[in-house]
Amino acid sequence: MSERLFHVAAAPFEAARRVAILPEGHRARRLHGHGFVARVRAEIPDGWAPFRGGEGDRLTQALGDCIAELDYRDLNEVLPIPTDENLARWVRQRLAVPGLDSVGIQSTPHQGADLDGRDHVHVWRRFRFEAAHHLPRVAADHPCGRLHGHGFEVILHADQDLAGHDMGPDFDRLEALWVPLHEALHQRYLNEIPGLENPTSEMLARWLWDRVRPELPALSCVSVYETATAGCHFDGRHFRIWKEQRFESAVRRVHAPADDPRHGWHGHSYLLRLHLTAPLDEVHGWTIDYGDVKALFAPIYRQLDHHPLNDLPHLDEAAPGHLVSWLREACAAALPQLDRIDLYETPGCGALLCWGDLGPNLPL
Ligand SMILES: Nc1nc2c(c(=O)[nH]1)N=C([C@H](O)[C@H](O)COP(=O)(O)OP(=O)(O)OP(=O)(O)O)CN2
Repeated sequence: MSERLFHVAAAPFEAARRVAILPEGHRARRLHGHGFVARVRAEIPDGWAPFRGGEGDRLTQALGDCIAELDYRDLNEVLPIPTDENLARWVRQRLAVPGLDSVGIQSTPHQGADLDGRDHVHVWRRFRFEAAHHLPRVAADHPCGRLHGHGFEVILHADQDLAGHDMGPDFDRLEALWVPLHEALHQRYLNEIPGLENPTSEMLARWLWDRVRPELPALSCVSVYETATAGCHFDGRHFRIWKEQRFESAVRRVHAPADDPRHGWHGHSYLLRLHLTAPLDEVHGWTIDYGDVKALFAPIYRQLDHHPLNDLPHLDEAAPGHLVSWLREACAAALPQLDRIDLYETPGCGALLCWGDLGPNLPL
């Protein structure tokens, strides 16, 4: 599959709204407020940014300028039916960015909608449960073989062609489908639940898919966060895991004008998310052990963390769009299943390199 490089940006805004098209008695028909986040993904052509390596900064600036009109506003004064989908349309129509791929609105940390250029919406909602488990098929010295527990998070993703409608799959429908699943999983010992005798993230994602999909044909993916840094997507056919790492590094934009502070050394707390697609290992009930991903990535991590990134070998510009390509190359031998890399310099702002299925985004 061919490689695609996206720049991504996010910008928060605080606003109030009423959503009058919801059924009589729905709480969101009343005036209420949210801390929204708008986020965009674009394939930026060469030459759009004022200098090489400035693509992400220019995208972030353009998004911030666009949503400034929504900040501290009554959204119904701006558009009559301010659903997340219509807000995404509003941003999309006004954002003068070439190569725009998707525009999303996250109305709370737990729900949002991403819209592509063909009026196709991807709606997601995140849930949480607390449970214990152990993995009975791992090696005797593996920590996950011991009884332990997690605050698991689950995202249900649903897709729909909007065809001009104000709303896609209803968040309330996702919530209603979650209620019995929460009841089955919350404060339980997962290994005792039929079908979850080997409760890896992969098995859990598939178990959830098998229960939700018959009730919701629009379901496109189930994501399970086993820890804050690792999880698994299942779309009915393929498993894809992710593992996150954070590193603290210095950087300079060597192509920025000499009087621009970004030309000199500055720094970020980076978030890196590695996505790997692999067939299920039927013995372990997982694809690749998250711990193995971390261990195999460790020699590369050591070159990044607490270092100046511009000093990495064969890297003349250390902006996210360049670093993701460097990372692909650096990981190729150790992690051949890797097919997407997300790299954020600041929350929601960075670059994404993908050479497999794009798959769903994760919330900020
Ligand atoms: N592909 C899978 N790999 C692993 C699973 C799994 O379900 N699927 N499960 C585990 C363990 O249950 C473990 O609790 C979680 O793994 P890990 O990310 O390694 O946890 P850490 O606490 O070590 O995370 P760090 O943030 O890296 O410290 C293992 N693998």
